[in-house]
Amino acid sequence: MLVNLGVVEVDATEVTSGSANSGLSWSHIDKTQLYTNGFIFNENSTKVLLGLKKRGLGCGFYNGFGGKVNPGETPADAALRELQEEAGISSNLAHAGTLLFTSAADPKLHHIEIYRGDDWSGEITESEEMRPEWFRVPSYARSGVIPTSAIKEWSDVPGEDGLRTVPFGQMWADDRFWFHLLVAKRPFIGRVDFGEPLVKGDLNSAPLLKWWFGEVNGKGADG
Ligand SMILES: Nc1[nH]c(=O)nc2c1ncn2[C@H]1C[C@H](O)[C@@H](COP(=O)(O)OP(=O)(O)OP(=O)(O)O)O1
Repeated sequence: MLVNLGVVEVDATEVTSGSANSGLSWSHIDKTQLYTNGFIFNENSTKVLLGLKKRGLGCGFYNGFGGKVNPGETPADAALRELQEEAGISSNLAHAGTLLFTSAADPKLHHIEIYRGDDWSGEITESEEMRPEWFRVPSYARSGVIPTSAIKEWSDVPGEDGLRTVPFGQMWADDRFWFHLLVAKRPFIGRVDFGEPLVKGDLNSAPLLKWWFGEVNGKGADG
């Protein structure tokens, strides 16, 4: 199906969508900032490396490693640079998905290109910005099925391996909608508009106003 995400029309199959108010349209934006976000998996995607963000926007949230794309860089270059700067490692990153994100507190479009790596070299190292930590990928995420209630129930329970499962309660609120697609290497695209923060000045408390996430039709994650 063709879907209009406000700034782009995409051919994708809906995975999830919703709106705080059924009449709501995508918020208008006229500036775009390009970002990357990179997630490292072990063999078989049973574990994922996330970082606890120690400062700035998203402080206190777990996330992939990433940041702004500098002038003259491709998103793939930036994803690798940020992984090296924030976690001390390199990886053969493959493009996995695209996330468009707006926030009432910051009227520009955050366009995030998302990458995954299935290997890494170097020593995983804490940086000024991120504290890296491995999490167990829940089996339902590997199967590509996403029962949202299960995510809420299971997200913070440690497994037999001593690892916590992916902590959706401590991540950006939309990540639970697309994470299983990242795990299953199913290319995805989506948009989320966040409202005014519930706690003044704390962007982490902003509620989801409207979202749409889908699987891109007809193209593999690596091609
Ligand atoms: N997984 C994610 N889900 C989400 O909804 N928004 C995310 C996200 N990861 C990052 N963002 C948003 C937060 C912020 O607006 C923007 C970039 O956040 P980052 O922490 O990646 O970059 P920084 O602002 O630290 O950039 P640098 O200073 O270049 O490192 O994208």
